Amino acid sequence: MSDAFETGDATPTGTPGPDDVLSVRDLSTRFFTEEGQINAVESVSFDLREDEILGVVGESGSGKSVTALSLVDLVETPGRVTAGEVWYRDPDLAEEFSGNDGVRVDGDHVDLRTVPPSVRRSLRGPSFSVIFQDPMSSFNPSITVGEQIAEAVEVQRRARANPRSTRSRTQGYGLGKYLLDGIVPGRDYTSEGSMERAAELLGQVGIPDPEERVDEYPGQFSGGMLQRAMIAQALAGEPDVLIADEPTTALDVTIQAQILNLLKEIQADRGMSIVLITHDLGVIAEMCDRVCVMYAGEVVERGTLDSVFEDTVHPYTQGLLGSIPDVDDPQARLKPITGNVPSLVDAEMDDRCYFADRCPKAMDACLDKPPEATVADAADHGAKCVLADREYDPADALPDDYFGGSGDAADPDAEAATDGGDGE
Ligand SMILES: Nc1ncnc2c1ncn2[C@@H]1O[C@H](COP(=O)(O)OP(=O)(O)OP(=O)(O)O)[C@@H](O)[C@H]1O
Ligand code: NI
Repeated sequence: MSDAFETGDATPTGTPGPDDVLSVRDLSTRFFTEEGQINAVESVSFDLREDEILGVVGESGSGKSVTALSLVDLVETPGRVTAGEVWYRDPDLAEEFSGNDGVRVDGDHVDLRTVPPSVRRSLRGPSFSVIFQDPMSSFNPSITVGEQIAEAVEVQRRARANPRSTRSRTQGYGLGKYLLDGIVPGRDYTSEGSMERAAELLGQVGIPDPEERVDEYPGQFSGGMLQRAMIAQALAGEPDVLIADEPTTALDVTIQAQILNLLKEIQADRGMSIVLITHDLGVIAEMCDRVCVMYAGEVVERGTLDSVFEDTVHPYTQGLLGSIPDVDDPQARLKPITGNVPSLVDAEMDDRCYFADRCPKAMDACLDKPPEATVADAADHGAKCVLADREYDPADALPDDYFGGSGDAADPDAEAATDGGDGE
């Protein structure tokens, strides 16, 4: 894995470049369920550059959240990351582990999949933070919001004070876990200074009367306020990378816009990198520098915002874009493309383009799985589609009923899959 990063190729391969805060390579995550093996994330690769917002978009079930969880090692049983590399740029960590057998280090980057789990955990907060759609999942209902944010501040301060010591990081996290589990009452462990910082952070995310609200419990916050508090908690660690999974989906439009603006301001202020997961192409257009489009666990198109939105290659991306009238309208949401999201059960996955049965441009060539190809004249634009390097010729189209009834006979909506021809 020591080939140099190839610039000019849309598909990220090889080891990370100096501007990559995070370089993900061939990451795969499976769930081992009674129904069989579910290929939720399938060989996903991408680079997250310094100071950018990378959007991840796709229909429900396309693997966005599982990808996010895989990055921070939070996939729960019966799921497991089964393959891949997660290169994180951290010179201290790289130095700490260089020469350590079994840990892959490349310059300033460390493959987090090879470091001990305790070290991965210790990076959550000071290096990576995740904000989820449901803020209740991030807060313990029986500890005040202020204490929980203050605790994140403390973890960060300990990590900063002694960045090279894996031991201190791990202890920091361990304490945090106790607090979150409610085993140890927080008051004794959070200093006045970190409580003040917590109030300051709540103020920064637009919570009125933060000095009073630090002492309230999560249940006393409205949904929008708790979402803000969760952002404050995520920022408390001053992470390099913020992963925001549908951070505003549950909120009404006005608050949604406020929170997105807030995220954008904070990102610019602090020079963080953000992975922003959303259904909402309006949000992507508003916020992101580059985009990954996911389908059936794979990244099927990637590139700068302009290249993906304006020189769209993949008919799936076209479908997503075509399903909203105006990408500048922040209220626009993805409307479903005709047909169904494919089964991700390993045994039911055909070895062809997973979108072919819903694709208005499906051809013979789509019956073999297309590799990701760089789009002509656009070094940073790639698509897993035969149309990346050839024109569509209607003469090559598969017959309309080619996939008719196959595979999803048990599905009551199956007939929708056969009228995909008017998807454009
Ligand atoms: N706990 C689980 N057990 C089994 N399968 C799971 C589990 N969690 C996720 N999956 C599988 O992983 C696939 C991807 O799910 P994921 O939550 O990443 O989709 P998503 O793109 O985030 O969708 P949404 O937009 O609805 O949040 C799902 O279709 C499902 O099959
Ligand atoms: Ni999700």
